[in-house]
Amino acid sequence: MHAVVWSNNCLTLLNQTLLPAKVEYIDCYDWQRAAEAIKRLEVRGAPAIGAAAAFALVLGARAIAGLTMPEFRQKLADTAEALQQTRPTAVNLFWAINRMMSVLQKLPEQADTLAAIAALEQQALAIAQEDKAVNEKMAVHGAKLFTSPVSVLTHCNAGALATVAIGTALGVIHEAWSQGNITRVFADETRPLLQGARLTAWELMQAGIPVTLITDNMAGWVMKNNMVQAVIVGADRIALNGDVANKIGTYSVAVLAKEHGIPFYVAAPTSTFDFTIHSGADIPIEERCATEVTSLGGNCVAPQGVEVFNPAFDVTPHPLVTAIITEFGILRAPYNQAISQLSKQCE
Ligand SMILES: CSC[C@H]1O[C@H](OP(=O)(O)O)[C@H](O)[C@@H]1O
Repeated sequence: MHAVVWSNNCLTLLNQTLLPAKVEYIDCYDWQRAAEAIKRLEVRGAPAIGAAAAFALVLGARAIAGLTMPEFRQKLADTAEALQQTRPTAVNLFWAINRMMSVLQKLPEQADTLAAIAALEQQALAIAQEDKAVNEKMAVHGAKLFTSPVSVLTHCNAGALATVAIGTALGVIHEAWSQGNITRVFADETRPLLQGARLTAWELMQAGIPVTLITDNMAGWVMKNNMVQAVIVGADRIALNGDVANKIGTYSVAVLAKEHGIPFYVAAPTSTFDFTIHSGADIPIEERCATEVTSLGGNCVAPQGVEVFNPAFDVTPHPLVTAIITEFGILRAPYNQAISQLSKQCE
């Protein structure tokens, strides 16, 4: 089961809005359909939407092969801009698009559109392949944090459905479970879109990893009763000081973990770090439509016309973050220094 697949010039996306009831795929033959899928969270998760946007640009490039190179460059820049408007918080989207567009700058002067399309496709495939390798490295590094059998809590979905391969936080869980050091996962349902209930619980059951589903407001009581000994989550954007943007509700979990003396781990590849912003105050927080809160499975759960605040993410201040797991290893405070060093490793 893969969230994002490129084959025969078609971007195939597992439609995550239908899970777990239905396993259906969307075949995208143009960039516009891929953009819609990102907006609708048919494909979601920071690394997954980065990869999807990269292949969407390949689709866009293939559609304009007949233009002159100057027209091709301009039209593709317009497509890149449109893709950047789909979702504002996960920096992987922008990282992937920028990496794709940098291909055009490196083309030889005499390159034609066919050469450009081939180079773009290679770059998108490289982004996807690297995410697979990065997931595996993070899993190995992260598992070292678990040296005896524990239960962990996770929030939202940072698994195979959020990436190109095994996941970030769930990749670490898979590895630590295989070593006998994570014995159960408590998955927050993660209102309003229930990525935890619909996706994480589904992924872990598919993998045979014991999972207990809880509502978000149970996390504190689960910690109070020592039912979990650690928290591990993914991320959508990490600032230079270590502030972490992730699914709404993550901040609350981090505060609860601090209160209960439980380590709060974040698993994120370097493509989720924004080396251009100093703190979480600079991270744009996506706000989504009211119906995501006022309805559940198509049923109205709030009075018609009620005012709604629906931020899709929040920011966990770095003092609440015990460690950040990357493909280069484990980062610990002081994060400014650790992340500055990380940025050098990425160069
Ligand atoms: C491995 S990144 C997963 C990250 O993305 C999710 O957000 P969304 O489902 O809205 O794309 C959530 O914040 C996860 O932690």
